[in-house]
Amino acid sequence: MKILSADQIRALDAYTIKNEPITSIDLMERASVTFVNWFIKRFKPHREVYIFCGPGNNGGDGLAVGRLLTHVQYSVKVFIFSSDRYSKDFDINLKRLEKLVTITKINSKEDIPILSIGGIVIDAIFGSGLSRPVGGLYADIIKSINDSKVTRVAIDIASGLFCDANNEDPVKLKVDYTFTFQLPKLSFLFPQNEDYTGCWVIGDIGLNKSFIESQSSAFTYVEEEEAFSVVKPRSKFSHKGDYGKVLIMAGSYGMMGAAVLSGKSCYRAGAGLVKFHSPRCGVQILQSSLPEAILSVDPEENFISSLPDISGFNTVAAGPGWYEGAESAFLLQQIFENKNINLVLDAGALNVLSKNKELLNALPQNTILTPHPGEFKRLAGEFSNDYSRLEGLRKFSQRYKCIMVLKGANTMVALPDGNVSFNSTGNPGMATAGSGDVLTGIIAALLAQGYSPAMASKLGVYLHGYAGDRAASKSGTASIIAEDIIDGVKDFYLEFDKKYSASL
Ligand SMILES: NC(=O)C1=CN([C@@H]2O[C@H](COP(=O)(O)OP(=O)(O)OC[C@H]3O[C@@H](n4cnc5c(N)ncnc54)[C@H](O)[C@@H]3O)[C@@H](O)[C@H]2O)[C@@H](O)CC1
Ligand SMILES: [K+]
Repeated sequence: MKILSADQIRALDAYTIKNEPITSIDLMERASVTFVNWFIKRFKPHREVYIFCGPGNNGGDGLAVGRLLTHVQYSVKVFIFSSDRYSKDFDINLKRLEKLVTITKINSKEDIPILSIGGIVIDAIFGSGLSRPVGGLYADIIKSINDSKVTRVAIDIASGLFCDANNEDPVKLKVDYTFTFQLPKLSFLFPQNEDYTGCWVIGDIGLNKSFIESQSSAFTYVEEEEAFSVVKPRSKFSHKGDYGKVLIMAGSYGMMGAAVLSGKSCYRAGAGLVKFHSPRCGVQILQSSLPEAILSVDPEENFISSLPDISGFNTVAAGPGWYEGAESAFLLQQIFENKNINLVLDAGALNVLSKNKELLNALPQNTILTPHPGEFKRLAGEFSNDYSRLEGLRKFSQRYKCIMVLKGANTMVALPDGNVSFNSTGNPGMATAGSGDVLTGIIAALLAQGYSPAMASKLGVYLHGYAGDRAASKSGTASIIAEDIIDGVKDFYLEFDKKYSASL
């Protein structure tokens, strides 16, 4: 799904009204009905509902929502503000609502209402048309709502949040839910906006699909349909050689578990063959934890010091559980000399790169790097906010022609062509030791099976999050361990076999 800018969204609204058999006021009605259908499923009518309506079309939505909720027996209190310019559709909806309920105009601070505990605030003050930080009376009301013990629901986007740009100003409405129209907004995907986004859902209001298709955007949001549509079904006549050979170079004394987790997830995600290159101390651990894997043994007891013969492997995964000394930098240098291999680097390998930045210039094209935020900071430096960090991620990927997988909620995958996808699966339970090792194994497995590095990254991240969500549905978010995520990989392929695989 594409993520469009505020300007593109405005153009999309205008195009829809011009080219589809729907007027602007009817489109607003459709949007409001969509919102109300969602709202009444979630909130029962016994709670007091306060609707705050700004002067534009977001406010117009609020007024229409007020009318629709009144019709289904919700008790609504509606507030508007003095303005010298209300939008046309605001005026029409104001007239429609005035016949049903008393509308209060807030002219000064003294008019700001006290909200009853347990009430619900519907925020229709500003939507995608916010053009500057919020000040004056609007700021006072936002602060007052933020201080109240109510549930807050934003229509389209919380007031004070820009769709696609940073707003340094602290005046923004904190919300529990955002019901947004048609497409996700870039700002929902950043950790810094968690309080101003809450749980967000998309309502399809029938904006013109071909216009959306025609728009160029560097940003996409990967959801179920797109992810499953690229999974390759297996041919009846295939054999293990068709699913690739992965060499995993992971683990050191005390950290062999990282290698085990990568290897297991690599097999679960469908690799044909997995071989570990292991320090001597890891031999027993690996052989007994993963009998399916074969082993090459490094001369060093406690860490990997040398590169085995990698001819015959189409994919190498390196870094989980790594010792981060000078030997590892030399090892990376040797790996990088093999330009025709798919490569995924994680954890220790990334830290070695951070300490030896000159090595970045030798990265084979389309190498996949999977840093968490701390590792990315060591690689690329610090950024003042999540928007500039996104730009930093894109620049890094473009500069070194590598694929950057920045892990976190809505993991970002930045490609050397400047495009970035945001992931839709996953949950906070996946913030657990070993979760990253599992992702490395999954991406390596997909690379080995012939997915392009870009596809392996995007699908791998989706699959990893999906597996984590399945794990959470079985054991609860906080108790997820990395092994559970590996188990969840089975559920992903089961779902594919049942629902999507044409061959079954
Ligand atoms: N245009 C359409 O076809 C549709 C629009 N919809 C709604 O319309 C919204 C966008 O409407 P608008 O473009 O009218 O924009 P908004 O309603 O978000 O706000 C624009 C108004 O607020 C003023 N404003 C902006 N920033 C301000 C600030 N910091 N302080 C004070 N005033 C400020 C502007 O001058 C303008 O009067 C969407 O978010 C959505 O809720 C929906 O009804 C769906 C259909
Ligand atoms: K809003």
